[in-house]
Amino acid sequence: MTNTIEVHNVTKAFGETKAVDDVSFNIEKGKIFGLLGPNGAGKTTTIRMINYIILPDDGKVLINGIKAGPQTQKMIGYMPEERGLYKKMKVGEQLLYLAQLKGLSASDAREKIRYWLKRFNAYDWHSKVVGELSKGMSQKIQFISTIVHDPEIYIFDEPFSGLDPINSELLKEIIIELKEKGNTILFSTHRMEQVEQMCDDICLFNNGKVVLTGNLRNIKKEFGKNTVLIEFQGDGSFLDRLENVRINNRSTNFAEVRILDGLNSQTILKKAMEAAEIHKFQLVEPSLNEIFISVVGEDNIKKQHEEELRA
Ligand SMILES: Nc1ncnc2c1ncn2[C@@H]1O[C@H](COP(=O)(O)OP(=O)(O)OP(=O)(O)O)[C@@H](O)[C@H]1O
Repeated sequence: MTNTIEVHNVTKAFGETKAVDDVSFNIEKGKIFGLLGPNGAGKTTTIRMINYIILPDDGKVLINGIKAGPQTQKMIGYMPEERGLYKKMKVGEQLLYLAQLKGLSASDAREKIRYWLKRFNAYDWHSKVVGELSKGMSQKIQFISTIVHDPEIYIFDEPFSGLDPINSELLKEIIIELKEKGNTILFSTHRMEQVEQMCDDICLFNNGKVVLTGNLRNIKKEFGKNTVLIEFQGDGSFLDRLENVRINNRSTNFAEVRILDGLNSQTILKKAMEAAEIHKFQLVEPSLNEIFISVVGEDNIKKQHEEELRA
């Protein structure tokens, strides 16, 4: 297996804040890799180090085996979290300018820009001034400017933020197409459903550290079938009386119930049947959302406990 990106024991502090603390993970060639974690967990700082925007205090980043530097920047199409388009320029002019900066000839650039603007249903915006675009519209233009030169590695920091469901779907489709062409993709997000649908591998950050990393399917398997999906009609108050569970995604006639220590799913079924008409009762692997909440939650409890012991 070839690794396109390798992050080895990377650490970065800003004053007293250890933004990234001894982080290591590998991204295999041709995979979609999701970087997850709560706000302030260290995702953007890590992405910036991979892109050689900031340097690690310790550790190293390798891109195709080469230490991150000006040379590796050229291999990567990078969409930063802070979007940076020139507000006064027209969309077409701007894309042409950025594509040429990345080494495309004017005619290649024009052809690719035309293709991508059409793909994003944005062809009409060619002569619009960037400053007049909505947030989602400029997000699409920024995305085009990131991918227009066909790099082999793509890094998108929060690519779905600000996009409506239709455009999110379109972006998802395009990212999957980039992977199918053999490219490697890293993106950060808070949107668990996107990760579940797209990623081969993930890395979950919390407090600057990696708390979970690996193949998404394997991670879910390891967590086991410990979650019950219940669809019911009638009185849902039986859910409040269940012990040793955590209830996620509860609504009038649906609940996702995570079984904690010792409880048997049959006990839940019995209590549910006594109270309501059951339309569906299914034991499943936990959703990524559930994994996120439990791993981050437990890690934070552990950290709090360690801090209390130190105090
Ligand atoms: N330039 C900086 N100067 C000082 N502190 C910084 C700087 N950049 C990041 N930090 C701090 O480092 C920590 C990690 O921030 P980072 O932006 O990497 O998190 P994140 O996981 O990307 O968060 P979010 O999901 O909110 O984008 C935070 O505590 C943040 O305040």
